Amino acid sequence: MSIAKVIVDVPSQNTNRLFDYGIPEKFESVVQPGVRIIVPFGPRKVLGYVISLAEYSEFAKVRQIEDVLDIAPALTPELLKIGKWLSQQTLSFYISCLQVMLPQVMKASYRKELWRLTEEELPEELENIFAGRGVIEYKEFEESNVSYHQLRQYVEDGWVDIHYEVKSRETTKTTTVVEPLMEPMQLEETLVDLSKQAKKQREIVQYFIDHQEPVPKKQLLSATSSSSSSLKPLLNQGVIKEYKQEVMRDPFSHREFERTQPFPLTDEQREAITPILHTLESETHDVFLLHGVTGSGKTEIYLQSIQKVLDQGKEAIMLVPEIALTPQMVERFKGRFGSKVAVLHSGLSAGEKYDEWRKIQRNEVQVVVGARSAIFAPFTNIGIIIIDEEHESSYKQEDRTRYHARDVAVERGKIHASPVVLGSATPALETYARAAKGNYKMLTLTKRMNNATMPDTELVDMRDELHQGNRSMFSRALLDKLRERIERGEQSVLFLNRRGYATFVMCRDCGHVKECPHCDIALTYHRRQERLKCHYCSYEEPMPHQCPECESKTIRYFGTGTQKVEEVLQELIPEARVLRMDVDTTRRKGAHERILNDFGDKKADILLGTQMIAKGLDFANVTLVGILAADALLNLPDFRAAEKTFQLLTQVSGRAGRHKLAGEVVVQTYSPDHYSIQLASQYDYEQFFNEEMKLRKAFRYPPYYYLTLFTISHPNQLKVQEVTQKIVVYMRNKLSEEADVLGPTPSALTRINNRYRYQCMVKYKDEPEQRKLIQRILHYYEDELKEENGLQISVDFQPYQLM
Ligand SMILES: Nc1ncnc2c1ncn2[C@@H]1O[C@H](COP(=O)(O)OP(=O)(O)OP(=O)(O)O)[C@@H](O)[C@H]1O
Ligand SMILES: [Zn+2]
Ligand SMILES: [Zn+2]
Repeated sequence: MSIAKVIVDVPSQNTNRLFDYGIPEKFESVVQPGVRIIVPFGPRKVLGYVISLAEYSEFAKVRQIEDVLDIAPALTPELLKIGKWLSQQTLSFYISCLQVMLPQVMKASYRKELWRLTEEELPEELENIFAGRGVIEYKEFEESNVSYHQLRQYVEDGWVDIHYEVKSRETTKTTTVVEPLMEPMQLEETLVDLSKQAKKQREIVQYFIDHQEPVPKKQLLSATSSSSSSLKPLLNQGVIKEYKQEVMRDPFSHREFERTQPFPLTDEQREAITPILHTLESETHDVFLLHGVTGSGKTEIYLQSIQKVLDQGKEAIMLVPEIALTPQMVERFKGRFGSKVAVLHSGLSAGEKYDEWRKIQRNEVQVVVGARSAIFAPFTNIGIIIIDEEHESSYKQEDRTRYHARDVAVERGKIHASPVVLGSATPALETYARAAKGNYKMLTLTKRMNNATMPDTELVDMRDELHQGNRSMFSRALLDKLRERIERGEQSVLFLNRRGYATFVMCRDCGHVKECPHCDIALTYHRRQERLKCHYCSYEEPMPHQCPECESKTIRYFGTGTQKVEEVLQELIPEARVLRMDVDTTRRKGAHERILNDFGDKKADILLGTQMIAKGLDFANVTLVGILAADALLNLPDFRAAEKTFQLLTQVSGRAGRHKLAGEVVVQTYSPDHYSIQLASQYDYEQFFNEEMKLRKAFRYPPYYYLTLFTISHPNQLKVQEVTQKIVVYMRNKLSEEADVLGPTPSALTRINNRYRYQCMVKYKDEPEQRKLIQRILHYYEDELKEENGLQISVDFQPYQLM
């Protein structure tokens, strides 16, 4: 009897290992590494992943696999390997690392169905269960005599497929298709026989003389401007037939993508792409940093590198930050590679994501464009992995499995012997430092396309504005320039940084700020409902009319939201047509795209938005970018605050003057002398790098030192302090002299959801024993960690969020 080595879905320290299970004979041909199964575990039944197979078990008694969920493995052998690596890197449970690589649908509870994929008569034993139906419950198959082995063959041969039914019909969709049953010659004869009055029928027949392929009914009816009733007689006469077919939900199917051709590269671009093409030819792994100013044609280099990979018969992963995954961005890839492209981003429904993932798994596409989790695309022959805007912190997952997509990319690149390209105008300091040292190969683009120059930047000191009597959030310079654009028929982009921006309620008399009673954080004012809400624990209360401290009636909303800016802007420039893009206006599906299309069609003079508009926008008519409060980020409790500010200012400025018209940028700030604001306005990345590196060195931060952040939480504050103290002492004793162990410190968000949070930060250069030590700590607290609402210890290697 053979044995499956299984990881079970019980995330805990002592189940974080392989368990042996026997494989019942009926499952023998389908149980293979990467397949998900159901196994008995204690008194329960749990999900498990088959990791490997063995002839024998060391254990006298093994329990049997109860059920098999996948006919084709959910995870490839390579991804199983990556999962293992990931769990070692992040000290997460193996099971969590396997789960993180799969679409949500495959983790949720679901019902399984078998779907008929063809109208043809199925092989007899299958047809016996289907009995003419298109969809049956998977159970019906399990109750039949058809073996798993046979079913797998039928799936491979394309007769049927297995579907996961999540919340009604989320996962799959069908459409009615019409197909001619006759050859063109016969159709011609039919046409002759049809009466002249049957105009619509004639048109339909003519349509199929011209097109022999099956066509969606809707499309046919609209092409021939006819209705279902005209199809009927033709169906009855056996001229055509109609049937239901599964459609992959293609979220961009309603769009026609104009196919684009590769541009002849500029000299600079050619010089940059050549080393990439060389590694592709020699099929070797290498990591490149493509450092190119905004608008320098990095994307074209990605496109042409991917083309080369496709020519080699291989596959490409293209990562783009979630907020840059705009329709405009997708269009550039779909435009070049058409239906070879799958797109994965959070705007898709669970079912849509699953469909896109399936296209990858079935080898129906060769390119995936997606946000962070697309790094786990189940391709088997990866030729290149590209990460655009590689400095973006959204590439780091912040909960559970705290992985960085960049690290996974490099690991997969090694396994597939293929290059990894990291692109950015403002690389992360870590990345640039590695390239400067020669660990990564540096490729540089210094010029903008179309001979465009970087826009001129004017820094406006908002303190001066105030002293001159301007109390509005718009400086006079910015207003003048906005009016100027409207007169000239040009467009402007206004950027308001919401992250770290004040949106709280404050009493003007006594300075009291309304805070969440559970989280020690200012409540956020929501205008529409006139309520205050906590963004951490979802606590809310009505907006107070007087200050709870001093009873003054001057308590009011401080800070500025995009909505407020829009109102003020309309007052100051009534003739301006303003489009607002923020979480509120883009909640509805497709809204994002509509706003951008409207702006592209010049239906507005000003696009006002948050982070969402910082990236990827490429509009020829935009000649002015205004940044309303450049310093909002500078004040976050984060050692990367200056770096983030520099990156954001550069990105936002990069939206102006990308084509023929020259661009201009106005930056409003209360700290115009800060080096990150100064150097961003001069587009001097290298100088910024040098300045920032000095500080990082002095304060022992990355990239000079690595960080490990422990966050310990518990409802009892004393308990948290005590545990954190113990961890600090333990690490201090065990690590080398070179390491700094800081703490215990209350986290910046000291209380979330009635749990106190303390942290311990380790700064180190090289501590090979560190992971082992941490594992020991986690083992030590094992029992307490298991308790619900008890102790929690999270460990973040290379943390990005320090709150
Ligand atoms: N070789 C080329 N010849 C002509 N036009 C080009 C060429 N390469 C790129 N372009 C065009 O130049 C513009 C800017 O290029 P692209 O958007 O690729 O730059 P980027 O470096 O990716 O910019 P960003 O980082 O700001 O998003 C685009 O409109 C693109 O189509
Ligand atoms: Zn007050
Ligand atoms: Zn709260």
